[in-house]
Amino acid sequence: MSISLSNISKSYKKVKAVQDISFDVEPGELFGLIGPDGAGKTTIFRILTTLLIPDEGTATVAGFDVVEDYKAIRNAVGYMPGRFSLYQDLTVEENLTFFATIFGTTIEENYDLIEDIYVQIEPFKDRRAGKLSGGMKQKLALCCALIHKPKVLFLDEPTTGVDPVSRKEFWEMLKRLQKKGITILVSTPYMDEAALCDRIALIQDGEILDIDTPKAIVSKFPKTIYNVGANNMYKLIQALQSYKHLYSVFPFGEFVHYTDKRDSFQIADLKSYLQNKGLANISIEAAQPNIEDAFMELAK
Ligand SMILES: Nc1ncnc2c1ncn2[C@@H]1O[C@H](COP(=O)(O)OP(=O)(O)OP(=O)(O)O)[C@@H](O)[C@H]1O
Repeated sequence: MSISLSNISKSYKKVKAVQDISFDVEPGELFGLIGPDGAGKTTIFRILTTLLIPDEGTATVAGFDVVEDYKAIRNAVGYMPGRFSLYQDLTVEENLTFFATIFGTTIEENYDLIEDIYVQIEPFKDRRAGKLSGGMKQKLALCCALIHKPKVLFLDEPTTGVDPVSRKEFWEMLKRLQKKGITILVSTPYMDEAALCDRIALIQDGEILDIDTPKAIVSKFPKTIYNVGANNMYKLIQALQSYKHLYSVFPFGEFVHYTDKRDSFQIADLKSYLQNKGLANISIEAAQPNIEDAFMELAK
């Protein structure tokens, strides 16, 4: 296994940040940690990158124990923390040279690994990191995390606050790095990105809700989902919340996702109920569940 956690727990005084977590990541896998703010994702990254010592349990990365072999792990992994790790007053090139130097290597030695990414920021190599756009900072931070050719790459919310085009490009880069044999553990709050991972762990309040392929997680969703729309979103949600057959409702873009308690659900019944509540332009259609639906169901 490239990454293995066995019954890991960590508390900050009274806050149980991570509780009895176990999972394995296979060599070459792109594995996602999916969960809301405060779920414990950063704590897991910090334990695996040897910056925090767990209270209980054991973990290994690239075959090394996170406590006993911390020095070996630091050479074997790349870590892109959630908040940018760059030196804002150093230029693009200076940042990269700095990270290469502390790992005893040079930009030239491992250039093949970062080339695809670096060519996109090379025109700005004399610009200070603090003056780069969000997408460019993220590419530079990725180059810095890769410059010593790590076996395992840890990316904590790498696309938070990045525009949709750069997000898409970033995931294409991750897929290319994966093809080069690098194992990747990535966290994201974006459910569309979760679907791009080989497997994901859904995390809430420091506990794992489920671990599986995105497809399998979605296929376990127990209900039929309906996309419901109407002329007034706020009133629509209120009306659905007071419907006696409601199982779940939550906003989803311009619609709400609704599930019903009954097996014998009829669209026409719900439509007339909503009309009686004064709503108009009502649309109700069966829809495919997605990872967000699965998460909400498991988090109940
Ligand atoms: N240094 C700390 N001292 C006290 N509590 C902490 C500390 N770091 C994290 N926590 C708490 O531990 C819990 C897990 O935090 P963690 O940062 O691991 O979650 P996260 O999923 O990465 O969320 P975020 O995206 O907000 O960082 C939260 O309740 C958080 O408030």
